[in-house]
Parts: sequence; C-alpha cells; structure tokens
Amino acid sequence: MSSLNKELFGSDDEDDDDEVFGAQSPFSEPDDLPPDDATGRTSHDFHPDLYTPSFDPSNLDLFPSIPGLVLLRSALTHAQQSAIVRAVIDGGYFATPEQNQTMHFGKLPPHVDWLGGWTVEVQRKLKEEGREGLFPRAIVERTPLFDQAIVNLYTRGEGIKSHVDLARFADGILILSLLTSCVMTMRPASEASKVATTYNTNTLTTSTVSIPVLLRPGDVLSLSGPARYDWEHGIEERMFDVLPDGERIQRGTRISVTLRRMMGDGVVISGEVEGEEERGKERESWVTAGRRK
Ligand SMILES: O=C(O)CCC(=O)C(=O)O
Ligand SMILES: [Fe+2]
Repeated sequence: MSSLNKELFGSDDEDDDDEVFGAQSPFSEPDDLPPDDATGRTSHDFHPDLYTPSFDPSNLDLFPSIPGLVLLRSALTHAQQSAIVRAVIDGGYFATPEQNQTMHFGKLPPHVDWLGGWTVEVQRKLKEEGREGLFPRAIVERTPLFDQAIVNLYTRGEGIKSHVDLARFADGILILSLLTSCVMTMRPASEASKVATTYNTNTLTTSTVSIPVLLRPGDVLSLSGPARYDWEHGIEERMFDVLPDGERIQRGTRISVTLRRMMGDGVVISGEVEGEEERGKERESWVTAGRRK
C-alpha cells in the first residue's frame, strides 16, 4: 500500500473510492483497459460535469506590485481536488521515496488535461463579470493552452528553491495547490535568473523585497508577463508558515500541479530533464518521474 494513499485515504481498498467520491466518481479505470503509454498507466474516463467552474469571482486576488500574478482562491471544488489526488495516487506517481516529481510532455493525461478547458471557462466567466482574467487573451486563446505538466509532492517542511521558470517554457503558467496550505514567496528576479537555462542557485536574487502568497488547497495561481519573467517564486523549507497577522499555519503533505506550454515545437533542448533531450519530436507524449533537485 502506498503510504501516501494510506495517509490521505486511510486505505487503498478500491471499494473506498465510493466513500471518497460518492456517486460522482470522476474517473473510472476499468480493469481490462490496456496501458496507454510508456508509463504503463491506463486511461481514465473523464466526467465533464467537473468542467463546471464552481468558484466565486470575488475570490480573485490581484497583486498591485506584481502585474500578471492572479490568485483564484477556492477555485476547485473538493470533489475536483480529490479526483486529481486520487488519480495521482492511482497513477503510482509517488510510489517510492525517490519520487517527488512527475513531468508530462505533449498530450497530457486526462486528470490534468481538463484544467486547460477549465481555465478557458473560468476566464470566460471572469470576463463576463467584468473581472480581470487569469491570463491575457493571447495566452488563453492559444492551442494547446498547456502541453507540459509537473506534479510535485512536498512532504511536510519541504519547499522549492526560488526560481524563474526556464525560458523554454512560454508565458502563462498555472499552479494548482492541493491538500495543505503553504506560503509561496515572490521576489524580484536577478538579471541572471531571468536568463538562466538551468535552475541554478548562483543566479538567485539578493533583493530583500519579498511578497508572501498564501496558497490553500484548491487555490489556483496564474503567472504571466512580469509575474512570470521578472519575479522569482519559491517555497521556503519550514514546518509552518506565519501570516502577516501572526497566524501560524502548519504545513502538511502538499501536491501541486503546474501547467505550462513549451516554446517552439515542444522539444526539450537540454538540462532539466536528464535523458529526455532527444525525445519529443517522434513522440506524441511522454512522462518522466524523479526527484526534484
Ligand atoms: O509547487 C509549486 O507550487 C510550484 C512549483 C514550481 O514553481 C515549478 O514546478 O516550477
Ligand atoms: Fe516554478
């Protein structure tokens, strides 16, 4: 039994799915489906009622000093969040302690791919209400909106070093937070980290300016323009976060899903994904799992 599964659901007994999702189980995985790619995973059916955005537009936070940063709080329903977490567990993403990151390229698996259509629908609703969208129009209208996804696992206390996402990724990044809260810290980027071709701690900003962004389960953060290119984002390693009003928020196990679009024809050029450099052109989709450095 995967310990993550046990921690989150108490048991890996398949009958428990009904208790978690009720009659709304959003993914089903028939026993006789053949594996659909090199991962050996099987396809999940997707129930389109999950597309219905259930958010409250007043949950939209903008950050005056960071243009392009948009936080939509409680963006996903509990059922939607649980569905993604369940698919991640069923997909064996974090079955061993050596794995805390899985990347998908090209055609994305259904449990993350639907977030593209969801984003377009959320943007439409926000605009309808006269609100700021998650992204500028040109980003939302591109096809595909996203063709790369990273699913990250953070055990309690873990973080991710401050960074600007590499230039091989286009503008327009969507980060979905699941399971527990954490504070993401935004800092003005150094000139070196803006042009870095690998995630390199030597290039990090020395600025003392830092803007905390509390990410709760079900929150979605979008980064475009200055927020994506001129600011670093990272998560400090700590067991709890302290909010500006003094409230202490305990960390726990967190899963995040980051959706991006590759530049150009989607070929991974170098570096970040070891052993993946040659792939991409001849494959419609591929996946790689490992440990975040
Ligand atoms: O886990 C997160 O919330 C952020 C992940 C991230 O920044 C990345 O994968 O580039
Ligand atoms: Fe990032």
